[in-house]
Amino acid sequence: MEQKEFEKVILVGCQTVEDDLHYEYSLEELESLTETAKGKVLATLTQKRDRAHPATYIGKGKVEELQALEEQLEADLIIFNDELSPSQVRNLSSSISARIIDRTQLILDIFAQRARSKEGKLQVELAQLQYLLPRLGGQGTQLSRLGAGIGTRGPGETKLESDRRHIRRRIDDIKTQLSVVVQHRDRYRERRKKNKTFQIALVGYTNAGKSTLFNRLTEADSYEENQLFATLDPMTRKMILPSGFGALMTDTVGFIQDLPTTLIAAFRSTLEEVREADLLLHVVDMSNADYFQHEQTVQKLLEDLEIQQIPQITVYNKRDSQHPDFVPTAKTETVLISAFEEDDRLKLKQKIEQTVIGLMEPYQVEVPSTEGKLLSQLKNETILRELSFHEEKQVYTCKGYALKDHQIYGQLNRYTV
Ligand SMILES: Nc1nc2c(ncn2[C@@H]2O[C@H](COP(=O)(O)OP(=O)(O)OP(=O)(O)O)[C@@H](O)[C@H]2O)c(=O)[nH]1
Ligand SMILES: [Mg+2]
Repeated sequence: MEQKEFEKVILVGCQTVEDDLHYEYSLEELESLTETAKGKVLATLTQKRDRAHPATYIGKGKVEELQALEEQLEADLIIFNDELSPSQVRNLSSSISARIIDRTQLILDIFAQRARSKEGKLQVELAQLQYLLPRLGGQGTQLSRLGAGIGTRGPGETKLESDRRHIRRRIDDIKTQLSVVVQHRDRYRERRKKNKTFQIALVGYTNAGKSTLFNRLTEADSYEENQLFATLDPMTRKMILPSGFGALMTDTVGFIQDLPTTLIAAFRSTLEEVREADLLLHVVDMSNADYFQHEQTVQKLLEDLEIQQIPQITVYNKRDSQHPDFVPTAKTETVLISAFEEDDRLKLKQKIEQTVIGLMEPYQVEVPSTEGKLLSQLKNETILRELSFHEEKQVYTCKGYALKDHQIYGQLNRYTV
């Protein structure tokens, strides 16, 4: 394994909300994010204020405390729990010598490390450039307000202007490339829609166990790790239900609270795939103390994406280490499992099958034994419940359920009894 130095980090938070618990969880999450980015948290500095200090985020006294702590711990990096304005970064930099980044930059950094598809990579770069543009040279806001007036001109500024032009060009370039990638994907999606394969999407908060389930349900090898945002690009594989019915399952990027706005825009299209799903499996980590908030965050995002009308099963995962305060509250169909347990995965598949049947029409047909292809299609493309052979008539009597808008449903008409 590659040797990687851990950066020494101090976290800084400003509690502006009354809700202590929510604040505490957001700091815990910042710590997990930091670890995911290979940082080691040495200390956390926090301050209660009505609102963040406009010039330095935390008050003057706290900045001094941070300075002392930085020296004492020899920190490499200070990570702030909220997005900092360009001027806050500038002011803080004058008294702090360690590098300063905010929550947004941290998330962008993790996304940059993890994006694998061409589209994912382009989207992350776009988000990074959009974040960077107003912060270039540390005085972006001032410059854009004043224009290139007296006192702002000089060799440095010229360089800055050309950097800006360069970044804007790159942004346009990425947008063009993205539109091509999206067209490709749309065409692929159209094709898949024509084939009318039943589609199931795994959605949920980051680290809920989506990829673990995806791997174990589809026997594929998606990237599964105890790190946040292990998956950034949707992956799709075939899954077989107990009856033999084949569906496509898609693994998606994890959701998170307070996702930076630049990233929401960028990753919306990654979740476009989810729109096409016939069924959503919402995976919730029931071992996490903040599971309820996570569940709400995901529901909210599903609403934003206007896909909350798609049938849903809430899959409470990590039953093996369930949190003592956990109570299932989802209004959808619910199942409690551990992704590691084979019996539980079977229970989940049965639940999925039940739900799929609920979306189907029952059928009863008599198929001549010569129709081998149709018979195997019935097994894979419908949910076949009963199959019996008649010696005299040389037909199979088949009972089951089929999706009305699937091709196979039309083919059954000829044999209906
Ligand atoms: N104890 C326990 N851990 C689990 C279970 N399922 C998954 N995990 C662990 O949870 C961690 C996260 O799993 P992933 O499958 O990567 O989670 P994810 O939802 O895909 O995360 P992102 O891709 O970041 O959104 C891994 O360390 C898994 O081994 C479970 O049933 N029980
Ligand atoms: Mg994943």
